[in-house]
Amino acid sequence: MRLIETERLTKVYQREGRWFPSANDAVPAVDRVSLHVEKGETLGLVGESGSGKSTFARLLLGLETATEGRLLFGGEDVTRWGFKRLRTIRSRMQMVFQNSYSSFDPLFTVERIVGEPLSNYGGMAARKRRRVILESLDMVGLGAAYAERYPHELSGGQLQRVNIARALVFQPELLICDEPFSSLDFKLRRQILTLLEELKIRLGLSYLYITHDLSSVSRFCDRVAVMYKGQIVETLPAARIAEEALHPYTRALLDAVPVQDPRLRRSKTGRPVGEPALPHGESVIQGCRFCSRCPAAMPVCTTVEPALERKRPFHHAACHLYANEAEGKASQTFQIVKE
Ligand SMILES: Nc1ncnc2c1ncn2[C@@H]1O[C@H](COP(=O)(O)OP(=O)(O)OP(=O)(O)O)[C@@H](O)[C@H]1O
Repeated sequence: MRLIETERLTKVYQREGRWFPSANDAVPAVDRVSLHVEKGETLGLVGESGSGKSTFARLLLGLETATEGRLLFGGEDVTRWGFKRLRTIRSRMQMVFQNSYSSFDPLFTVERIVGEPLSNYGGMAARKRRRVILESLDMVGLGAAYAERYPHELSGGQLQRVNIARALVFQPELLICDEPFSSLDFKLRRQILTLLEELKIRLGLSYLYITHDLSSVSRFCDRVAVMYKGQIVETLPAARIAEEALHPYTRALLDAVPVQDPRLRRSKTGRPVGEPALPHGESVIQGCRFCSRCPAAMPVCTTVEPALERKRPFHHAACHLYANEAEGKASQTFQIVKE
């Protein structure tokens, strides 16, 4: 069952500060994205900074209004719901924020921080509220003693547990985790990942896990969607990303992963992310958005935008290199890239 689904969801921002805005001032932060999260699934959303991941998350939470497209929650179209009505579903999906330190008021106790979403919604008796807060803290491995503490008395890992407890007070179905480990070291990342895995089983949660960190994706996610310049360029089972990723952008992201995780061997695109492939790094206004950086770009890539198409079972990619892949006929360029 699909918990949440988007159909060609689009968010266009207008660049500010121009006297005479032109079409070039429109920034399509999220561009015709069709994605879904199944109940009980962990979907990883990866891409470089600025690719549109956080904007997509804000659209799901109703914190941004879509320019075009549809958003469905539990099969119901909620795209044009007003603020008040959206509150009813917002409690069913919660966000775990990027940076623990900056997202807490240093003058608030842990109890107040965790209970803040309940205060915003109101209507819960003080005794019940305290019970819910203590239960949430218990679920993330923090005992009642932590309720009276202040953020500066907690370690980075404990702060991130508080962050997760705060997201759990409404017993959500979907947790959107936006770079939940960016401020943590390797050991703490593993601990928090393990906690999220346990909570998923215990509470039947689904996750949208947003990250730059591809090494955690294959371990934690069921499926991964790769985003580039507002568009989804590839989706595939997360466990197979290192071996089976087709899109040159995904391969370039894999190239950039530190090799401490042996499952993520380096691919052979031979070109680091960010290095333009075409002579002057000119940007492409039509065709494939990755074309100017792609080591395997073909003439067609500069003129025709590739559609996100099924290439293998449970594997979709938006790339002309694999135009024949679905029929089992690998193109010539495909063979070159795979050598
Ligand atoms: N409020 C806004 N007004 C104008 N442009 C915006 C706004 N928010 C985001 N953008 C632009 O939209 C694009 C996508 O930004 P977004 O923050 O969603 O990317 P991201 O992939 O989440 O990046 P990061 O990983 O660094 O958080 C960027 O070009 C950004 O500058």
